[in-house]
Amino acid sequence: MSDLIEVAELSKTFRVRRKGSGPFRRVREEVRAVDGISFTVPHGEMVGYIGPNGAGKSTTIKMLTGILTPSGGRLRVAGLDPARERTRLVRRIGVVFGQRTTLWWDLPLRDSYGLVRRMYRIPEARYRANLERCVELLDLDGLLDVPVRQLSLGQRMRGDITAALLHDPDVLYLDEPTIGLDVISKARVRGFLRELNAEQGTTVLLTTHDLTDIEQLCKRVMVIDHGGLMYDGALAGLHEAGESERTLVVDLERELPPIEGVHGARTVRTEGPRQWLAFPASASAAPIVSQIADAYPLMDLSLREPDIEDVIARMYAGE
Ligand SMILES: Nc1ncnc2c1ncn2[C@@H]1O[C@H](COP(=O)(O)OP(=O)(O)OP(=O)(O)O)[C@@H](O)[C@H]1O
Repeated sequence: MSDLIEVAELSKTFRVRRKGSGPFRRVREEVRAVDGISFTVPHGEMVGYIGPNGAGKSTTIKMLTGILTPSGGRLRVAGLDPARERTRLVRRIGVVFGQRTTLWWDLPLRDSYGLVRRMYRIPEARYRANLERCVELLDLDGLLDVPVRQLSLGQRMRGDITAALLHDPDVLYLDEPTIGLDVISKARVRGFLRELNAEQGTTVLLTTHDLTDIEQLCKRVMVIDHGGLMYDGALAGLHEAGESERTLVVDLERELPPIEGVHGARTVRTEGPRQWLAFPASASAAPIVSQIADAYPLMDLSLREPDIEDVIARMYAGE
């Protein structure tokens, strides 16, 4: 079976007019929002799509959903050309935007879902089964008769996710699905997505600034910046790409000057008898520990693994 999403040399250029100085007060400029990216996503994969603000994430998603027409390259979702075959495509995809709702503000959830059912012509039995499953797993019981505007952000988000899934899409695009949610709501949404993917095989493309979403949901991550793909691979491999570091936290018997002369590590912080030594994530901690133990009065130690946020910051800094 071919891949569900196929993207080759995809680009999108916006022509914008900006205020200039001098005699030509308005200058025309081209913004290459997406600049020749290629990737494929097989059926059933959960992929994180991350990058800093303005990197080109939303523009990519808009092209994948057929809202924007690409300036160049090739694009297929479920074998369809999104911009040309948008009406057929909407039956195959679900979209959730964390920042705005696709539900009707003044209607109770139940009525919104009824409208979705009619719009997509979802057979009654399938609609009921899907709604029941979402209500149970997303804990929406008791909320179906509440108007959307009265729901909390977390409840509304769960309501939006349900609306996007009633027609059994092959692929779900999630744009910041946990933004602004409290810890419990985040955990519930993540748990639900994991289950959806495992049980229904729904392919998920997830855009987020919350890297815990990625860590908990996606084995594969794509990093975009300035319209180009900087990284596409296993989450674990990001650490190497960002040359990440582990940190050894060392408690000495007493306060001492920064530890020196340890081969392969450097002291990055001291606070009383506690010192922090950084070393490459690919290296073993054992020789570093034994060097310190030989030369210093060691009381205790612990090891901190690199933080993915750190890793990505390093990738951006290293451009
Ligand atoms: N309709 C538009 N007209 C002109 N420029 C645009 C338009 N949409 C996006 N851009 C520009 O294209 C670039 C990529 O924007 P995009 O919204 O895809 O980034 P993003 O990665 O989604 O950012 P964020 O995380 O802030 O949502 C930015 O420089 C943005 O200003």
